[in-house]
Amino acid sequence: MSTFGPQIEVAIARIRTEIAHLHAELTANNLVVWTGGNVSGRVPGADLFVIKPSGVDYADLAPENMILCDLDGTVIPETPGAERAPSSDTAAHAYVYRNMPEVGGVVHTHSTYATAWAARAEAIPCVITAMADEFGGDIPIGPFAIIGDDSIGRGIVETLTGHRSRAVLMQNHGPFTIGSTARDAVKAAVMVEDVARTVQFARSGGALVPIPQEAIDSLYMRYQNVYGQTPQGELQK
Ligand SMILES: O=C(CO)[C@@H](O)[C@H](O)COP(=O)(O)O
Repeated sequence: MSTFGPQIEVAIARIRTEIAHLHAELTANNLVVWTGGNVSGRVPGADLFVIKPSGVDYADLAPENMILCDLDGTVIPETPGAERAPSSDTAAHAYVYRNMPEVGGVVHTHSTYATAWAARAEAIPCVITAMADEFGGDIPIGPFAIIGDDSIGRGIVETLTGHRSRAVLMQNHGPFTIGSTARDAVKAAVMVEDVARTVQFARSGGALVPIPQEAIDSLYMRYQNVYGQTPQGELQK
């Protein structure tokens, strides 16, 4: 049994519980079918993250079968869950954690509307205030990338570095979201599907009306700094 010292072991246990429970948000919000999609979370204070096992039913996900990995995406042997293969997107998540130190959580789904925009390789234009609030502008398209190595991770990092959006629509694949925590990344996954659906619906009824850049900037700053109870959302760089 691996040991990282008492403080890190406590952090690992907390992230295992958080990541197992956050997967329930993907099903509750209808963002995934069957075993598709995944959530991961960085372990604070260590070069480690926790991710789900590949192809396991959501109902069976539990803290003890979440998988602990280093930032190269290698499973830490002799830890709970290590006997199973980790998510097929582990290398992608690992690449994001290595290259975006401000990121504490990564989420991937094939949610219907966001994936439909990805299938058209079309960025979602910022035409509703909820998008300006949450994403600070358009939601960009990332490159087509093969599943299984770090190609997807490279596409996510290239697209989102220096971008306000915490969501990228990987071409022909679907949304990947990042956050300061795993919960924050799950929130972005819920929000990207919501705005993808609304903007799709709006366009079916007529021409979309863009929001002026000055108004987008103002909405984003208000939501990120004033909305709610504490500052939230924007990644601290
Ligand atoms: O996008 C893909 C494969 O197309 C994967 O992300 C699956 O949606 C979930 O795979 P596991 O996390 O269960 O390996």
